[in-house]
Formats: sequence, structure tokens, C-alpha cells
Amino acid sequence: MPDTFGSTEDYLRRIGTLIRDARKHRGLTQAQLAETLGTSQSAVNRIERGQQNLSIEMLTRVSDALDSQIVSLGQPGAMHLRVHGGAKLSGSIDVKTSKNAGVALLCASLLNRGRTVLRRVARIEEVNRILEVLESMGVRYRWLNSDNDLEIVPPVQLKLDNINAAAARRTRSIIMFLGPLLHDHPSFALPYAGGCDLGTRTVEPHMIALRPFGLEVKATSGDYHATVNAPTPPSRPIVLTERGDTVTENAIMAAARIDGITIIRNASSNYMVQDLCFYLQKLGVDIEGVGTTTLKIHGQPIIDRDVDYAPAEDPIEAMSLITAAIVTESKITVTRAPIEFLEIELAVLQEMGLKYELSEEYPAANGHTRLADITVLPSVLRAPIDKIHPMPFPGLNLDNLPFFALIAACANGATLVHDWVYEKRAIYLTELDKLGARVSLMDPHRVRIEGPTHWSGAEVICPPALRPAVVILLAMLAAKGTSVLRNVNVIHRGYEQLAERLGKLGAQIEIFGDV
Ligand SMILES: CC(=O)N[C@H]1[C@@H](OP(=O)(O)OP(=O)(O)OC[C@H]2O[C@@H](n3ccc(=O)[nH]c3=O)[C@H](O)[C@@H]2O)O[C@H](CO)[C@@H](O)[C@@H]1O
Ligand SMILES: C=C(OP(=O)(O)O)C(=O)O
Repeated sequence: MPDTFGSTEDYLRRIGTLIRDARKHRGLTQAQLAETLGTSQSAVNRIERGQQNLSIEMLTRVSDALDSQIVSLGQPGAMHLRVHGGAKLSGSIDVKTSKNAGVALLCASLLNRGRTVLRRVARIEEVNRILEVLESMGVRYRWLNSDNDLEIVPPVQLKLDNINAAAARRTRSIIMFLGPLLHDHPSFALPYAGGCDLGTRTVEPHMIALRPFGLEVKATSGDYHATVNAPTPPSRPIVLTERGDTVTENAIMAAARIDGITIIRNASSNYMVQDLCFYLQKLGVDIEGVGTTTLKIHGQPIIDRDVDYAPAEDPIEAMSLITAAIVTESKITVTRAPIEFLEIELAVLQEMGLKYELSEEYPAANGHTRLADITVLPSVLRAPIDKIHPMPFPGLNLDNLPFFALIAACANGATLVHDWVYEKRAIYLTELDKLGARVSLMDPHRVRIEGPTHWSGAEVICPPALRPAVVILLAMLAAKGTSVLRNVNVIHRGYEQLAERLGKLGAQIEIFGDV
């Protein structure tokens, strides 16, 4: 239920509720809080009922006394969630198309002089950031309908000097402009890539992969300065130093307009890479080996076609929804799940005792990706015998790993979750402790989780990373009592209306903003 502030009475009532929640979480009575504030219990009572005018000075004192920022001033747009946990979920929910294919396809649309229409694009902040950057460069876009079909029309000449650096710096995906831009631009600057704070995450593999196409990049004062010698087919196969998703996509986009054959080895065969290849094939680029780690690409020097493409559904969103069912011990059906990219996850969950039913498979609108409806049934889970760790596709997806930490907290026994890739993401999982989980950080990459958990409500500020933030939200659905999750904007980077959609399944979540 979206919830906006209105009259002064509204403000006071809502602030009062926040204070009451925070006080209860600290285990204080109204009288104890009153004593710390040097006021009476009846004054605290009036404050909590929204019947007392509050000065900023008083609000600050309450915040200090409760060690909780009740309202934050000067943070326009910060959104928070209040979750009344313990409700069972029911019904079915459609998986939206993926963030990661969405951003790759937006970058790839720069390769095409014609009009690109992308169907059912996830309307998320990561997509908005790339659209802002594209628009600043002269690309026109418009949302065509309520299905989120998106039309993109490039200009005759891109205005690279006009690039929206603020938007670009907020996303890592901007790095995927290098591949498309190197074709027509002998020199250009791109702002440094940003995004979630997951620790060191270099772009060196991108530089190594694109050098054989004639691209040289110097990093100076906040920008990558790129210079390109006339792009030619690489003289040898490109061997990626790591099987990363966006680096593979960059190499594919560089190869897509090269008049000749490029071979890419150690390519990622993950879902977003496949969507990119299917889109480029529609544009006339010849790509062999889609879904494998060796790609053979025969480029088209000029691509000028009106094209219509429908990216596939998001395996990470599907995993998030499966986790919502597991943690709340509910029966829900996750429809349009890209089963092809969830098979290892489901095999591990089955070993842990999860009961689920699968529908017949059917193709996604891209005509390729296998989808199915997954009905998750309430199950008693046990910890897996072996540690859980990610691998490039077809391994367990790295972005799904945080959900396994939460699932492990619901299972009987101890589970080791090993994120060997990101330097920081596992650390954020220890925030689950605030809701009653027993998570021990073994080192920055490994957490040991002891389940099952008796979840209890708490107030948590979202960690600065998408998946850990969602994991905490999902744990709050299971936690009896009221929880508050602050600064949830990080979730909007990758999920469209997640709180509202969980609400339709029966979750009790209120959305509120800062004063
Ligand atoms: C927009 C997009 O598509 N983002 C996805 C993409 O990001 P992206 O492709 O940008 O991932 P990175 O390049 O950051 O790679 C992830 C991390 O893996 C390390 N690494 C990767 C491959 C490998 O073989 N060895 C290795 O060590 C990298 O050094 C890095 O620390 O892939 C990540 C890993 O699947 C996902 O979390 C992101 O959601
Ligand atoms: C880390 C992620 O993505 P990005 O590459 O957009 O930061 C993610 O999707 O969890």
C-alpha cells in the first residue's frame, strides 16, 4: 500500500508510530523513555499518538535516546518500509524481465541505426539510469504502454560531449557503452562506472578484452578516455581472462559490427549474454555457440533495422520470490520463472528438503528461454552437507547466493555460504543477526549460518547492495511483530514495485518517505 504524508496531523501520527516502534525495539517503556528525555510519561504517550507538536530539537533528542534516526531531514526521496511480519503468503506472481538483460540491450541499441522496441522491460532504477545517459547523448526513447514496452531511436550523431555524468556514475553498466561506441568514435570519454558497493570490482577484464579491437583506455580524473584505431577483426581468438557477464557482452558488442569473424573463448553463457545474442541475431549479426563458452561472431559493419525484441524473465527475481515463499512457509506459485537458469538452485533446494511442483515448460517471448511455473510448498528444510558457493553459469548464480544465506537460516543445522567473488557482499549478510539469525562471519567471503531461526522484528538500514537489502526485507516478512527497513531505494535499482507485489500475495508492508 503506497502511503504518502499529507496533513500535519498525518505527519505527527506517523512520526509517533515510528517512535513507538523504535521504543519497543529498544525494549523501553513509555516511562523509561520519558525519564531519558526529561519529560512525563503522558507526554511520550501523546507524542506516540501524534497528539503533540514536535520541535526538531525534541525529535533529535528522541532519536538519540532511541539510538534510531526517527526521521531524516534533507534526504529527499529516501523511502522506507514498515513490515508487519508473520503473515502467510498465497497466490501467484509473475516474474518480470531481467535487469541485467535490460541494461545490456539498452547499450546494444546503440549499435543499431534503426528503431529498437524492447518488450516488457523491467521499469527499475538501473534501467532509468541508462536511459538518462542515452537521452543526454541524443537518443530518444518512449514507454509505449502499460506493459512497459520501450522504444529507442538513436540520433544520426551521438552527442558524446553532453553525457549525463551524474547518472552514468551511479551505474556500473555504463561500462557496456565501450563496445558499441568504439565503432564510430575515434576518441571519447566515459565517466567512471559506479553501482552497488560490493568491494573492489575492476574493469580491467573489459580493457583486456577490447584491446584487440583497437581500443585503448586511460583513466584520468573521473573519466575513462578511450581512443580507437580503426576497429579491425582481432587477429586471434579473444580469450577472456575471466568469464564475466558484462565483459563478454562488451566483447560481443565490439565484434557485432566488425566486418569479419571474431572468436571469443571463455565467454559467459549466462542469461543476459544469451538475450543479447538473440537480439543481435535479429539485427542480422551471425553468432554461433550461443549458450556455450565459445562464440563465433560474424559482424555487420552497418546495422540499420527496425527491430522488436522481448528479453526473458529474471532468474534472480524468481529466486527472490521462491525465497519469499520459503521464509514465510507459504505456498505460492512463481509464474514465468526462467527454469533454465534456476536448475542448480532448485537441485540444491531439493537436497535441502524443499518440496515444489513444476508446470510443463514453455518458451519465453524471446522464443528461446525455457520458462515454467514453480509452486513452492511449505517444507521442513535441513542444512546442505556441502558448502554453497557460486560458479559461472551453469553453476549456482552468484546473485542468488545471498538468498541461500536466508534459506540456510530457515533450515535445521549449519550451512557454510562462500562468496568467493565479491569482496564485501557476504559481510552484509550478518545484518540478518538483527532479526534473530545466527550468522558468523568466518572471513570477508564466508559466512556460517546456524538454523533454524526464530525471527523477530527489528529496525535495519538497507546495506548498500541490492541483493542483501532484499534478503533483509524477506526475513522481515517472517519476523513476528513490526520491522522497519530504511533507505530501500537500493532495492528499486533492480526490482519493480517489489513491496507492492509482495503485498498482493498477502505481505503486510507499508511504504513511507522522509519528512
Ligand atoms: C549488469 C550485469 O549483468 N551485472 C552482473 C554481472 O556484473 P559484471 O559482469 O560487471 O561482474 P564483474 O565484472 O564485477 O564480475 C563479478 C566479479 O567476479 C569476478 N570474477 C568474475 C568471473 C570470473 O571468472 N572470475 C572472477 O573472479 C570479478 O573479478 C568481479 O569481482 O555479473 C555479475 C556476476 O555474475 C553479477 O553479479 C551482476 O549482476
Ligand atoms: C551486483 C548486481 O548487479 P550490478 O552488476 O548491476 O551491480 C546484482 O544484480 O546483484
